[in-house]
Amino acid sequence: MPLTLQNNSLYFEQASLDAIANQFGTPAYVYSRAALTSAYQDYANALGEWPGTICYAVKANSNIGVLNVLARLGAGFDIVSVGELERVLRAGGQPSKMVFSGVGKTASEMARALEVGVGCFNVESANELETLSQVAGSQNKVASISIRVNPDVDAKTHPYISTGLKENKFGIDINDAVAVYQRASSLPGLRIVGVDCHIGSQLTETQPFIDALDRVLQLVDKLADKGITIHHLDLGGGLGVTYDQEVPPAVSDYISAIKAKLGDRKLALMFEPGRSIAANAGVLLTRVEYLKPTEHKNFAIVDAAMNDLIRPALYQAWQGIVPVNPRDADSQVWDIVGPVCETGDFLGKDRELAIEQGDLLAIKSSGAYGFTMSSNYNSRPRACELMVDGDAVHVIRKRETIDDLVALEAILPASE
Ligand SMILES: Cc1ncc(COP(=O)(O)O)c(C=O)c1O
Ligand SMILES: N[C@@H](CCCC[NH3+])C(=O)O
Repeated sequence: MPLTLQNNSLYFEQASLDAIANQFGTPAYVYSRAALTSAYQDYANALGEWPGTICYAVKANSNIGVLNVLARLGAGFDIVSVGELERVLRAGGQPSKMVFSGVGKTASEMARALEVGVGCFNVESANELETLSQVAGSQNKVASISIRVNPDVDAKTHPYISTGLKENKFGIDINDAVAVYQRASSLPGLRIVGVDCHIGSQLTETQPFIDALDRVLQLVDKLADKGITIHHLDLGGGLGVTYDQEVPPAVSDYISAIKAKLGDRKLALMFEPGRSIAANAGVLLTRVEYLKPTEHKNFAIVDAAMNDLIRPALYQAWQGIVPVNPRDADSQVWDIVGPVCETGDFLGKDRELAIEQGDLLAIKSSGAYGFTMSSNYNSRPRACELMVDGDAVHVIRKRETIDDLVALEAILPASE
């Protein structure tokens, strides 16, 4: 059955989710090519003729099937490790459209990125600058760089996913940035091309982005006074999605506000959206294993757990949970919990649902920071990942087996 997009949230046709669960088992991540495409196109259309690149943040969902869909649309990619770099290459992404972010790039990661021709390094410390210069020198290459500045702006989001405050580890204090740029311009093997700034994730207001941009533009002017020319601004990712009642700005409004602020300045624009492209393009399908009503609480124990989707446990994040085949019966309040041996193993609390043992549930908005943050905790094999493309369903990652779980491990030889 085809998929439909409604109100910025993805609703899979119930019949198709039912069939998918029966065919492929649960837990299963199910993504929609149509939804990914539409979310990416929102950005590409909003950027329009303005020079720049939409660099999808690979960390949100790094499945190479997902990356390939975006690469075919012309996306660039924001990577934070050589693992992400290799995934993008295998998915057919262009190295020149990659930006390499992250506070801890190793020399060998830099070397590989230079070897393949990554478009820009977003440098996050003065130390890193020196290492990059040495690595580039040793390869007779020139690394294009932006300095990631920390503008000390409150993104008004969860403290664990706020990155643009002084107390966060990310970027270089914007007040120190001129000196670091001057150092960069004196080092061999580096070419200054941009300024980078990413203030946090799941932002639901435009103003913090604009406040950060204000500070970045002041920096661009100060750099111009010192003879340092900036060609592009990388404004990071961070635009939020609707999980519950939040109403984040539309992509087109957000980008229009940025263009308006830039006015006549001839600066190319890069964006690094992750969540706003992938989150609402996916659901996590899970089946109710057992119902355990108690005097204090009703627990619905499902076959997905915090190892599959850690956002509720880690950030107290709320994601919609809906029955795939709604029942015409009285609802009760349930905590939806997994089989993992942790009290924090919950996917949703206090959800009013009419459910029975064996029912199929869909956890909405799971396309971003779902599978990528999953683990094998409690020796649970990871879920499969499926992509719906029109009427077809493709397995884009097989369900792990117990053999996969133990494949990398070894026991000691017998000692005499
Ligand atoms: C440097 C950088 N760029 C892009 C992103 C993607 O953010 P989001 O998924 O909120 O768009 C992140 C994550 O917060 C990030 O740290
Ligand atoms: N993992 C976070 C977002 C972190 C963004 C990465 N800097 C989440 O699920 O909301």
